[in-house]
Amino acid sequence: MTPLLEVRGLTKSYGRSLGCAEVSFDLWPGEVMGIVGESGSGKSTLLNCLAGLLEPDAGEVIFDTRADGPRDVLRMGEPERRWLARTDWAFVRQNPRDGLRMGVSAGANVGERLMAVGARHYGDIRARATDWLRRVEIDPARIDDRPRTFSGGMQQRLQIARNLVTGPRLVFMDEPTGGLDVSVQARLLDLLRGLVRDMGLSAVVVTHDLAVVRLLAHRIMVMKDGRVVEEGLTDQVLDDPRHPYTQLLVSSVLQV
Ligand SMILES: Nc1ncnc2c1ncn2[C@@H]1O[C@H](COP(=O)(O)OP(=O)(O)OP(=O)(O)O)[C@@H](O)[C@H]1O
Repeated sequence: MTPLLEVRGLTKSYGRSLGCAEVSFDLWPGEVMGIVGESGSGKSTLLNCLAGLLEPDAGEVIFDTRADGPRDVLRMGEPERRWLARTDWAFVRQNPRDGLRMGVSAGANVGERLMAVGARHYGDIRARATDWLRRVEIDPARIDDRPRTFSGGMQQRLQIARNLVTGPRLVFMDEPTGGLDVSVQARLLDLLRGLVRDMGLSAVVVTHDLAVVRLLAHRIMVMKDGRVVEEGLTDQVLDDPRHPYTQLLVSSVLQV
């Protein structure tokens, strides 16, 4: 089996300040990798470099494309990378306002992404949008409403529908439950877990919340000051942390 994503020596600095350094890992099909660490540890820098949103100073991000097999994303042309971003990749942002178009209806938010990959038949697009609203537990009667009339949790679920409707193989998530009430977070995590499992998705999830990785991630990488200090199976790392920084992270949470 070929890894879906092979990351080698990924390094990014902002002038004299280090974003992330020498990050390497493989992500296998169907696997969820959690990236944890405190604020400023380099999680977002890493995620943005992986998703082609930020250009690293060094390293390789090799994605197993459907058409041509493993390709270095960082050396791809912009059109090809944009096509990947619309088809095989998805990016769920912490703030749904950054991942949705607030001025158009819920149905259009989902349908738009289908149209971007060539869907043209209005009836089909609406039917698939309706189906996805149901899958993310939004009443399809709200299909013509704008996301700004939705609660934060509903907006986040809509963002997930918009991202997953095209059947991507790799999903990047940046604090997907951040900023939501605890009970809303729990429901969203449950939904995400079900979707990841049912669709066989691979994902890279950035969070500072160990409960999120405990539920979603098969493996985790712990980052500190831009570097990976510990990596392993989620339960193993959280139950028996080796690095003093991971021990501190785990012990600072009463219950994970
Ligand atoms: N645009 C930027 N310009 C300069 N320095 C930056 C920039 N973005 C990030 N950094 C620095 O890079 C380091 C890593 O930041 P990054 O945002 O990746 O961490 P993070 O773990 O995602 O933090 P948070 O959880 O707060 O988002 C920090 O020292 C930060 O100050």
